[in-house]
Amino acid sequence: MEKSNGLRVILFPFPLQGCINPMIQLAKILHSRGFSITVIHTRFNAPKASNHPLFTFLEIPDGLSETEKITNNTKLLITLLNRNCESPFRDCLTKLLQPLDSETGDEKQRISCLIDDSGWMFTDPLAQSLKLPRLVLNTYQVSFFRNHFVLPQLRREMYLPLQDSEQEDIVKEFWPLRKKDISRILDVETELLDPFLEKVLKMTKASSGLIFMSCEELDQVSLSQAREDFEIPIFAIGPYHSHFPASSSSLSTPDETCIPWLDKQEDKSVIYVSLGSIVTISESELMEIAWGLSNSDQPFLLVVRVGSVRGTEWIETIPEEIMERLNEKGKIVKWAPQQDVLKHRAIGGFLTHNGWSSTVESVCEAVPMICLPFRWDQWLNARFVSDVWMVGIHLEGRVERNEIEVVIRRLMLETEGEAIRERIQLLKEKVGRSFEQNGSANQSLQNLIDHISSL
Ligand SMILES: Cc1cn([C@H]2C[C@H](O)[C@@H](COP(=O)(O)OP(=O)(O)O[C@H]3O[C@H](CO)[C@@H](O)[C@H](O)[C@H]3O)O2)c(=O)[nH]c1=O
Ligand SMILES: C[C@@H](CO)CCNc1ncnc2nc[nH]c12
Repeated sequence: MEKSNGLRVILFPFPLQGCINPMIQLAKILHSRGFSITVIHTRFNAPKASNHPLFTFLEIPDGLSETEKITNNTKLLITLLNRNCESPFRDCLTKLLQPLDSETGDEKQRISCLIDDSGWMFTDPLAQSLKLPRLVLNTYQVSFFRNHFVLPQLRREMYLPLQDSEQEDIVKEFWPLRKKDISRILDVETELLDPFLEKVLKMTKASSGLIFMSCEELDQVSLSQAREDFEIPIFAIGPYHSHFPASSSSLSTPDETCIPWLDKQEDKSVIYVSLGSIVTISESELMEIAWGLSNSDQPFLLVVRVGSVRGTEWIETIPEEIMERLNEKGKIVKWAPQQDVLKHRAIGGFLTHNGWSSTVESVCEAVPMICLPFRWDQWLNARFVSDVWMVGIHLEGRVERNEIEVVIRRLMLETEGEAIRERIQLLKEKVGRSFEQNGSANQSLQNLIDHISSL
């Protein structure tokens, strides 16, 4: 670690697992380059301060009721958090910016900027009024962030429901999405976000910089387009997953028995299944996945988060005799040490919802994917995996036991799977080179450090 450069950065993650991990990774990266770190966070989904003894954590109240905390409606959660957190955040930030320590009277370290999530919608005017530069961290694939501002317009213009003949058409405003993907993204829930998008776009353009956990190797076209659209410095510092693992910011405790279980399996034989931290499924979808896995006859490691199967606590609705069958070949856990799992020699495939972190973690470990996206940017990540990089097979929403069984066999046992495995190995190597001395992610990170230091 480099010694302190005398500068402090304030980070304000959005309290969803998929947003906390990248922000904490960014904190670790900046800290390794000499910055002091203060993390302001909500009480809801608070990161574990004890895992990061070198950072300062400040908690603000978020006003969420117990029922709001467990809502499945992420958009509603986003709306509520943005409404409730504005004033506590303002108080916290204002106090931090006072030049003298209120207790000791000592002069405080200079604060160079605020870096917060693109999902916060009140931070830009606040930072401006306090004359504090603000940078935005976005945790999607660059393509999704750049293009998702067109969603309200597509909602107005697209004639839903779609004709069968146009389902597969590529949407030119939102390559490589197909019309059927757009119709899935444009559900009633996302309509709630339409009014916010213009605001997010405007506030991003007004910011001092935009940071992505992606790199030229993964999304070059959108990156250059974004540089034109936003006219602010853009930093694509790469998926830093192998360098600064996200496990320390896990909101749940990983079941470490996964690893000794994997040790007993053959090389590249196990299919790992996880749908991330937000997606919920129905009981019948769980059964289809379980049967599909069991019928494929491949060993499997399945994550079922507590509360993720609607209408039940965990997996108690799976009948006893089926559980016995599942236990012969597989293991079901509530939360996995995902990065260690993906790294394990026994893993041969990842059936994923294609959250951005899961997608890049899989790429970084060269694990081919089966794509089962459910919401928002997952549809785009899945298209990149299946259609652009060609490192996985898309289930096209078919949560059916036969489909799942067949796809697992195609990926794990057939020549189609071998070709996919070769391609993802090449993609992994390409992304890896991005972190070398002259690599794009490495240079972008250096630019970010210089930029923050000059603010
Ligand atoms: C279920 C499970 C998850 N994880 C870790 C792996 C990933 O680093 C992280 C999950 O992040 P993601 O894969 O991005 O997925 P998720 O939590 O759904 O993320 C949300 O936020 C992401 C970033 O904005 C979006 O790309 C997703 O669409 C959105 O759903 O949690 C584990 O380590 N163990 C687990 O068992
Ligand atoms: C108003 C939008 C603009 O990009 C941010 C909300 N952020 C999000 N909205 C929906 N799902 C998400 N999963 C992770 N973050 C998410």
